[in-house]
Amino acid sequence: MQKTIDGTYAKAPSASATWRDYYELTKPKVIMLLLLTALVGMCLATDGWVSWQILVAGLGGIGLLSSAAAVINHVVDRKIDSKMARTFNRPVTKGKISPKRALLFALLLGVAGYLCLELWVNRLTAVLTLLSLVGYAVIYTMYLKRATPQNIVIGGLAGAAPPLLGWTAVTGEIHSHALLLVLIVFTWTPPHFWALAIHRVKDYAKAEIPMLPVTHGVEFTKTSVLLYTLLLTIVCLLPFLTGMSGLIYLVGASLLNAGFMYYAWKLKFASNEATAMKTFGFSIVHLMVLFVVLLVDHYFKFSL
Ligand code: HEM
Ligand SMILES: CC(C)=CCC/C(C)=C/CC/C(C)=C/COP(=O)(O)OP(=O)(O)O
Repeated sequence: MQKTIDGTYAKAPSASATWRDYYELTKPKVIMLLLLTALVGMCLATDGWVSWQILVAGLGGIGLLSSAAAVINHVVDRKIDSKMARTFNRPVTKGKISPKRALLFALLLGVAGYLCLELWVNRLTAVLTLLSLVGYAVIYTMYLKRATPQNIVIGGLAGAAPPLLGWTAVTGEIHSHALLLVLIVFTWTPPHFWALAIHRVKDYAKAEIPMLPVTHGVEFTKTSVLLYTLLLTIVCLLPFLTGMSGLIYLVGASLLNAGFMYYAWKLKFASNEATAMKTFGFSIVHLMVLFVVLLVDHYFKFSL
């Protein structure tokens, strides 16, 4: 890779796009985890089984609209992505897919997703999912990301919405237990992202994005990661304290939070080169396993 005079990475001769490039635009791994949280929202909304129609159309619609949001993010961010080593190789940034084609792709995904939810699920879920798309693709990406180091705290609400979207897909109503699941993902997002941002602080500074470690320094960000992880540990007790989840959840969540606190503590007080990325990696395992444990607890708590 070669750097150009304005600090961006040089474009390779633009090869033609493959389906893999379009797939990459949808941020598939992130969407998979989002869909897991939506699935858990669906399952916890009822004591019975979720109908196949709601499961398929609900997850399909939420997945398509989230993917559309991710594609728009690639188009809007193509200039800043070209300045960062982690992102310079993305299909729109590299010129493999033109912004126009990518936006058309996003439109197709978005319309298909909205119709899925509107026709086969319910209007509340369709509207809330569309609002989440606007929250991420417009409010976070176009405005907050460039405006304030609190960008990911506020913008995190869009990424935290899927458990609620799953819940409303099944019941057509907003329930306080669903909001509790949203609160968990919302509190998890800052330590998830800031751990990565600490590792990538130079990239973000070069791209002039006001992420917390750029504006307030790495030490302040490490303290923020530790405090948010502590807050997450407390928030994760709420499903048990409110009677939404049982002992399986309490034990699983406590172990996971002990692991996250270990990494956050190490990051603040005994970190080496690798600690920030290990903390980031653990955050993903933490959320994934936490939601699986919520599910296991839901189906087995009655037989205990
Ligand atoms: C505003 C909120 C969020 C921000 C700013 C954020 C930021 C990021 C960034 C910058 C990456 C690195 C991607 C890369 O390596 O190219 C990442 C990875 C990831 N994020 Fe987040 N994230 C947010 C919310 C979420 C949510 C809500 C979920 C799921 C529930 C999630 C799941 C993941 C996963 C699974 C990865 C790993 C992707 C991979 O390895 O390709 N993130 N996140
Ligand atoms: C409809 C709905 C639920 C929408 C939510 C969509 C969504 C994909 C949320 C995930 C958040 C995320 C990956 C943020 C990173 O963006 P970034 O631009 O900071 O990271 P990047 O530099 O890797 O692009």
